[in-house]
Amino acid sequence: MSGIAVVGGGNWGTTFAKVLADGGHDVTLAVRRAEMAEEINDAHRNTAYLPGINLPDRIRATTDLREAITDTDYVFLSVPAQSCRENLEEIRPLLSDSAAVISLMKGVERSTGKRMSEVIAEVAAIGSDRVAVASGPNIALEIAQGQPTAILVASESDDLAMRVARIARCSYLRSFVSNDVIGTEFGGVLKNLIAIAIGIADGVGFGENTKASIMTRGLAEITEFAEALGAHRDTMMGLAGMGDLIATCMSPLSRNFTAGRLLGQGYSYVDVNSRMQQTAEGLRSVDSILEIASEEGVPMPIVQQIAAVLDGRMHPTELAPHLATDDDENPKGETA
Ligand SMILES: NC(=O)C1=CN([C@@H]2O[C@H](COP(=O)(O)OP(=O)(O)OC[C@H]3O[C@@H](n4cnc5c(N)ncnc54)[C@H](O)[C@@H]3O)[C@@H](O)[C@H]2O)C=CC1
Ligand SMILES: O=C(CO)COP(=O)(O)O
Repeated sequence: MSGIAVVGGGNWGTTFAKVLADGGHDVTLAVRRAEMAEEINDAHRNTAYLPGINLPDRIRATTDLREAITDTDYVFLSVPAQSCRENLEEIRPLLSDSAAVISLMKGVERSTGKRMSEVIAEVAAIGSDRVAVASGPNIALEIAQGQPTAILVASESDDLAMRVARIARCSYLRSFVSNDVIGTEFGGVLKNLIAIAIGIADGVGFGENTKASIMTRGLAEITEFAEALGAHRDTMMGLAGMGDLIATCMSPLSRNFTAGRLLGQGYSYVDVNSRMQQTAEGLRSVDSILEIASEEGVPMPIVQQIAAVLDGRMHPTELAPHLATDDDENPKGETA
């Protein structure tokens, strides 16, 4: 048995399939639309998501999940987090007894607050030794263009993390390994929220001081949250935390930043949703993260203000979460 499948032919799924193929592997890419499969197989392009990018011949697209998953060792999942469960329900009966499932997603499930690796283990009914996650500063289009970057692969199984990292690398993507699954996943989920705040600040017309202070306080806020949930601090200071925070907050290609900018420009949440053609996971994660934070007693002033802007309780120009403190005489969390 051998083989690698990527499920989800959007921005990241297609780019990740390219990384795997450029690393010397044959990859089956499971997509939903027949015309997309045809374009990928015949013209080696996915113009809807990666305009101007030539895809390697080693990627074969199919709309048939059975063809993609059967007898496959590694199944990489790159669909919107809210559709992870339904996709997995279709995948589960097709999985071989030893296949590993690797999440490329950066969201939590709204209805349960679960991380994607938890949803995978539950729905696919597989042990944590067959589940991995991969996350880092990975703006898809830049990687598809061959611009160099790195990613963190995490699994409770060192062996699986190493195997996935060896597969998921090529001349422009270096993979590092970790066993901090919680930190690697929450890094990706939480940086999206800070990127929305930076987008709001940008849309309003605030300059670099505002954005730098929100990013810095944002890193402290999401690190405290992630640590309370069991993440290692080092992970949050590394590629999957600070690295991804910087990439997402600074890139105009980021969908979360873009969604925030539209909010800052005065569009309502409903308008922003209808304008976004692609997945901005942060918009769907805000409520779940605040719920978990409240259960854990972790203060999240930035995320709270994003929620207030999203539901119209706060005007974007009032966004100044880094100024919010319960006790102005004793601001917590700063040494300077
Ligand atoms: N685009 C990027 O730069 C990166 C994205 N990610 C993460 O990867 C995941 C996927 O993101 P993208 O590929 O960028 O999203 P996208 O919006 O570009 O594509 C999503 C894909 O999932 C498919 N899909 C399957 N089932 C679906 C359903 N029930 N509803 C809607 N779509 C469904 C769509 O057809 C589409 O091909 C997200 O969790 C995102 O945070 C992670 C790293 C980088
Ligand atoms: O996760 C990403 C970069 O690492 C992509 O960010 P967006 O989903 O905001 O585009």
